[in-house]
Amino acid sequence: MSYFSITDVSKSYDDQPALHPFSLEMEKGKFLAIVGESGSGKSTLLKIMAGLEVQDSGEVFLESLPILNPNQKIVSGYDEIRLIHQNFHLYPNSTVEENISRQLLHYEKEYAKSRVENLLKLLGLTDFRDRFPRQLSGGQKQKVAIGKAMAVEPDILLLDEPFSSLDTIQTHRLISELKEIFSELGTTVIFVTHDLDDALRLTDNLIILQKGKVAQTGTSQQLCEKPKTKYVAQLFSPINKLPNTKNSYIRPADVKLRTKGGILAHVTDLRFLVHYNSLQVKLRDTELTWEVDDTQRKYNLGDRVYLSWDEKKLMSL
Ligand SMILES: Nc1ncnc2c1ncn2[C@@H]1O[C@H](COP(=O)(O)OP(=O)(O)OP(=O)(O)O)[C@@H](O)[C@H]1O
Repeated sequence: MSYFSITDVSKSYDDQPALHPFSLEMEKGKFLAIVGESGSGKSTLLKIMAGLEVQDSGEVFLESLPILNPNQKIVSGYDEIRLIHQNFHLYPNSTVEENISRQLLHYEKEYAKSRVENLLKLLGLTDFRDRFPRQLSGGQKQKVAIGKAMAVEPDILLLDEPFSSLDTIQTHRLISELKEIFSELGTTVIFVTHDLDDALRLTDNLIILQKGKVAQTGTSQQLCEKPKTKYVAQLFSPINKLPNTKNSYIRPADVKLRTKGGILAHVTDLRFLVHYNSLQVKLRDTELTWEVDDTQRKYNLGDRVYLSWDEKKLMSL
């Protein structure tokens, strides 16, 4: 029996499917990221996993413990599986320390005290313990929300777009800190996000969800090199459609730029990026405009450029 198993779980709202039958088997201590655009069913899935939403079909088990939904259990939810939402849910009139310790009111006093101290230390919140949520930055609030959820030592932590209120630098820093903390505690983590880059900073174990269905499962390399749908391909980079084909595409980085030989195009736009110039090029005799990477920063606006590629790099989507 696997550690956390979800079998054929589905959900519709007003006859509109939000989640098609979804199954997952997960081992203890692993991290998984579920990536999908807005409305793809990510939050619905997490709520069902946590026993906070009534599914239409299917079941969830944490080892041999069936996760019952709110129709089957008087107090919904489980200490073993904690869900953290994008908007933190902190007690506004309680300090950082109180926000965490309120989760442990039914625990033995000495244990609760040491657990709170450990979490404050682990999350780097010791210096902020007496502050109220309004006196904290977005990243600090996020850490308090995580501290609250971790207080009861959950086996599984479900994170629903947890970094949506943070800027990119804060997000990257927090993800790397959390990764260490979760590994140290042996917590099993499922993280949902619309941002592939954030997902990849936490784990290489990915599920791509699209319109309530699994579009593809795999590692970053598998999904990038062999995407099954246009949506999956475009999570990694823009894609360019080949002229006179139905479904052949190439990535900007896989297009070779030459001064002769290949398809003729003209540079219509140029953006200076860290490692290369990103060019928009209009292909001659077609309506197609491609995005290509000029790694040598050789071409300027209006220049002629010839495009070629390795056939092995083409994607059929
Ligand atoms: N309580 C509800 N009643 C009716 N429809 C709902 C309800 N909750 C979600 N939906 C619908 O189900 C679909 C999936 O929503 P869900 O919130 O699971 O997606 P999501 O991927 O988490 O989106 P987001 O990233 O925007 O939070 C959407 O079309 C949404 O409008």
